[in-house]
Order: sequence, then C-alpha cells, then structure tokens
Amino acid sequence: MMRDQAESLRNMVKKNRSVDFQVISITSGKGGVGKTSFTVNLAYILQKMGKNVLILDADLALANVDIVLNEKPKYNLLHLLTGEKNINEIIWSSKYGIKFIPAASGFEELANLPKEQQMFILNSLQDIYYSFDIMLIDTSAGISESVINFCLAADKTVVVTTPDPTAVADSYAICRIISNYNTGNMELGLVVNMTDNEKEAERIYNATNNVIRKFSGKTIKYYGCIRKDEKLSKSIRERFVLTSRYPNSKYSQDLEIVAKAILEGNLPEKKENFWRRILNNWINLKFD
Ligand SMILES: Nc1ncnc2c1ncn2[C@@H]1O[C@H](COP(=O)(O)OP(=O)(O)OP(=O)(O)O)[C@@H](O)[C@H]1O
Repeated sequence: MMRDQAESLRNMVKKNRSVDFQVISITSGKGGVGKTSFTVNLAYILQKMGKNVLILDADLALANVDIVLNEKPKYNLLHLLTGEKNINEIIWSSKYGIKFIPAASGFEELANLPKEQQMFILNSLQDIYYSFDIMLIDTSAGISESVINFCLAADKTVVVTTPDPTAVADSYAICRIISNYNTGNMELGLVVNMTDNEKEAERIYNATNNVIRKFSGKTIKYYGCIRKDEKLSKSIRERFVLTSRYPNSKYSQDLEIVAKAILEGNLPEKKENFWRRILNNWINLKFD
C-alpha cells in the first residue's frame, strides 16, 4: 500500500517536472586535470543558479568528491552494493547544500565493477532522481567501459583537459571513442582548465573538433576555458569550496561562464530518457 502511494507520488512529480532534469557526465582522458574540483564547484554554481543538484561520485575506487567537499560520509556505494543500505540512505548532504552519493576509496574491486553492478547502481537512482534538477556524474579518468557507458547515458558529457600535450592527446582519445559510440544526441563538449591563454584554449578545442569531425563526422561543443588560479589549489589544501568562499576569484568567474554554456546547450528531452538509454544502450565495449 505504502509502495503504491509512493509510486503514484513519484509519477505525479515526474509528470510535473519531466523536462528539466539533466544528467551531465564529467570526465577526462588524463588524471589530475582538475575534473573533481570542476565537478564540485560546478555543482555549487548551478545550485546558486537555483538548481537542485546531486553529484554521483562514479570515480568508484578512487573517490575524491568527499575530500573536495571536506565531508566524511558514513555510507557509500559499497553499502548499496552489499544491500546494507538503500540509495536514499547513502545520499550525503554537505554543508554547502550540495548532495552527493559517495563512492568508496581504496576498493580495487569497484574499479572494474561488473556490468550488472553498474546497472544496479544506475537502476537504484530511479528511486531518487525525481527530487533533483541536475545530476553530475564525476567519472574516473581514462578510457574504461564504465566511463564510456556513464557518458553515453548522460544528456551531456564534459571532457576536461589542460593545455598539457599529454592531457590534450588523451582528451582527443576519449572524445573520439565517445563520439564513435554516441548514436543518440548526447552533447559532447570540451573545457580547457588551467590555462591563462584563451587563444591557446580555442586552438586546442579547434584541433580536437577537427579530429573528431574527421573520424566520426560529428562535432563537439566548446564550453570554454578556466584560468589557472592559485586559490583553487589553496581551496583543495585547506578544504573549502572556492566558488563559495571566493565568488569573484578568476576560477569562479570563468566557471560561471562555463556553467552557463553547459546549461545553454541542447535541452534534454524527457528525463525518462536517461533510464531508457541506460537500459537499452548499456553496451559491452570492444576497443581495437
Ligand atoms: N584552474 C586551476 N588552477 C590551479 N590549480 C588547479 C586548477 N584546476 C585544478 N587545479 C589543481 O589540480 C589538482 C588536481 O585537481 P583534481 O583533484 O580536481 O583533479 P582530477 O582530474 O579530479 O584528478 P583525478 O583524476 O586524480 O581524480 C588540484 O590539486 C588543484 O590544485
């Protein structure tokens, strides 16, 4: 009976809020390019814009979202997978108001989660997604089956790179793979982080876009660039969220422009599409 009531409530809310739910995956070819700090600060800015944001820490075995938010969550995805907790019980509310689903650091087995368990996590999200406007998925760095699948299931994927040639090369690689598999209208875009040279960032975007167009006939979006800001490193060291404490810092100003560009991209169709895409398109990737 209670289940029936919950179900009809869910359907009611779904009907009322069917168009403005977006899933945005954030990924990178190389580690250490600023992906997690980008995710957390983006969440804060989107929240300031009035969006109700949830972060899924999908960097399953090397989770960092809790560290950037300076939180010590009690439960994490491991508790969900072992059946000890349900999805509602593992959502952690940070002091910044941002809610997140923590992964579990140091559990190697989580890095190569079998497809069934990845599906289980994503299916569990169905019970809570109606409460949010935006879900940000912080994936792990690099090319793995679960990263590609999280990206393909999203409405938008943001690839974060730095101007460092190895980071650029790795971001080409991940953009190429995602574009190849992207048969739907998932919007793929690039952010160049830690650059003091806007022209250089645009050159990196143009070069990436040209390669992708050549290989897959598709284009990628340019969401913008973020300057190197010593305050960001300080915020990580001293465990505060930069965009909250220093909204006028270089990093915060640039990220606000990037956040608007991401929101202004293609509007998602129906929120239900996320789940349909997961169920229909969760694929076994074969890398050549
Ligand atoms: N715009 C920036 N200006 C200055 N430093 C930055 C900037 N962005 C990120 N950093 C620095 O880069 C480091 C790595 O950031 P972060 O942990 O967010 O990267 P990541 O890509 O998520 O790493 P991993 O792949 O290991 O999870 C941080 O210590 C931070 O100080």
